[in-house]
Amino acid sequence: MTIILRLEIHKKEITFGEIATVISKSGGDMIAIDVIKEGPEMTVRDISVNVNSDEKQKMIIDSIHNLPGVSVKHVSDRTFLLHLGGKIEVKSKTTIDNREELSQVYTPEVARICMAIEENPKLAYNLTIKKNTVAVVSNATAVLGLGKISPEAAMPVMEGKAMLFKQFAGVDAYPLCLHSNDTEEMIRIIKALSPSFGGINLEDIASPQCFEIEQRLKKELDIPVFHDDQHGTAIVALAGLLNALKVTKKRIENCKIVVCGIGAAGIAITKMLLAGGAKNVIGVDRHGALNRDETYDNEMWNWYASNTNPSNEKGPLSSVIKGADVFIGVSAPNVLKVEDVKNMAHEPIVFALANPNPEISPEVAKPYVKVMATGRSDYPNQVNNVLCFPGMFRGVLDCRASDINEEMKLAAAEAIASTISEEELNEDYIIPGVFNDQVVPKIREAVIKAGYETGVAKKKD
Ligand SMILES: NC(=O)c1ccc[n+]([C@@H]2O[C@H](COP(=O)([O-])OP(=O)(O)OC[C@H]3O[C@@H](n4cnc5c(N)ncnc54)[C@H](O)[C@@H]3O)[C@@H](O)[C@H]2O)c1
Ligand SMILES: O=C(O)C[C@H](O)C(=O)O
Ligand SMILES: [Mg+2]
Repeated sequence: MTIILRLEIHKKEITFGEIATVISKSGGDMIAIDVIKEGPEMTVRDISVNVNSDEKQKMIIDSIHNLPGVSVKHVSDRTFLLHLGGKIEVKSKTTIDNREELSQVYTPEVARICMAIEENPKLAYNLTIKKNTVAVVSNATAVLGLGKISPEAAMPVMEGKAMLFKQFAGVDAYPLCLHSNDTEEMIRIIKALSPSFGGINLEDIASPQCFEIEQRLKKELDIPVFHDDQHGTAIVALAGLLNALKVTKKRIENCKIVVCGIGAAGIAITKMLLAGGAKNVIGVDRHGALNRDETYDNEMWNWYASNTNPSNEKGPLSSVIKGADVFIGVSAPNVLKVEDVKNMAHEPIVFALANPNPEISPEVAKPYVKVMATGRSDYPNQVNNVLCFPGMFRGVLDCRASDINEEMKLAAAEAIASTISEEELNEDYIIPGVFNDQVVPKIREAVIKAGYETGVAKKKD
């Protein structure tokens, strides 16, 4: 993180060099200096400092406090500054400069537009924002790795998602954090909101509630509904795995794949792996491998146990990981031990995707694995759903799809994988970067093609 320290420095008592030395000795990396006020005896400067922990930040401030002739006037955090007033805004496409324009955009003339849509509801796509607008809806019950937080506290994540939609795919996304934990109420609210939107992106809703909400909305709405943490993650994970398997020259159908954390992301990843040809997937949650000798309260886990784990393996992660070719974690930090990695098959693939702290740190695992991926941007191979949702919604909005089906999801995964050529592919580059400008157009094209082939794309031209 970057903090900005506003310092009042009395030049006769201390030099800037002395202050810089103290900052550096306390573990800070000075990246910018701005002069705020300059006088003969006193100067005020804003010093931007990169620090990697709250403890280091405290150490820096404490050590400046101990110096003579300098006082810390203010400490701000660049990330907090970036969030002041929120991160997005609504902008009009035209201005209203005179009475005539006022009567066109608003009453009385706007009534003619209303009546045209009233007579032909499809015109909502031509004459309103529906065509390009997605609702990003959360009830804040599984936010990143933070778990359940308040809907207000989840807004920065949803605003961030809206920024990504706009920047990468030109989609107008609106963050909506709902104060509701009730499945039926959530479904009712989202259905009631749907006329304004061309698609619904569900975000950070805990399992198993997320399954019911998504399934019901998919059935009851005629616009695409996509739970990002399930399907976005699954699509990107499959894309990464397809390329990782090329690096290790293994075939998905011959691999033993252990998925850890059988929640929203873990179940969706497993379904995609099965759709992508995997035959031996074993799911592990807190109590060990999901198997057919148990009956679970969670209906999805009973489905899971019946459709995976062909040898009905039992026991903790440390036992089922033995001989596995692939580990995919969407569970919690530090769940995978280095001993477990050593017990995996030759040239193992480890995707430790828990945010913000992975199941095993890359520093620890890398010596023993062939391909390592995390959900983070500060290591190679970032498997994060941001690679998928902008292109996915660009595609479904452009072909006016009524649904996002399995074929479209598989097509999106293959499209992401295909952005890396055979020559470029290596163990530290299995998945394109977030700023790779081929990703969105490739997903869009693949999703539209699959949408028309499967009859869900409704736009005729
Ligand atoms: N990289 C990405 O793009 C991406 C996308 C989605 C989710 N995630 C991360 O994956 C994690 C799970 O997200 P989710 O939305 O599926 O949450 P979720 O709450 O639906 O599921 C998490 C599952 O992990 C299990 N779990 C927790 N601790 C465990 C442990 N010690 N051992 C085994 N299982 C354990 C829980 O019981 C639960 O079933 C979070 O850290 C989230 O940030 C990453
Ligand atoms: O938001 C992210 O970075 C990924 C994902 O949606 C998550 O919930 O962890
Ligand atoms: Mg999420």
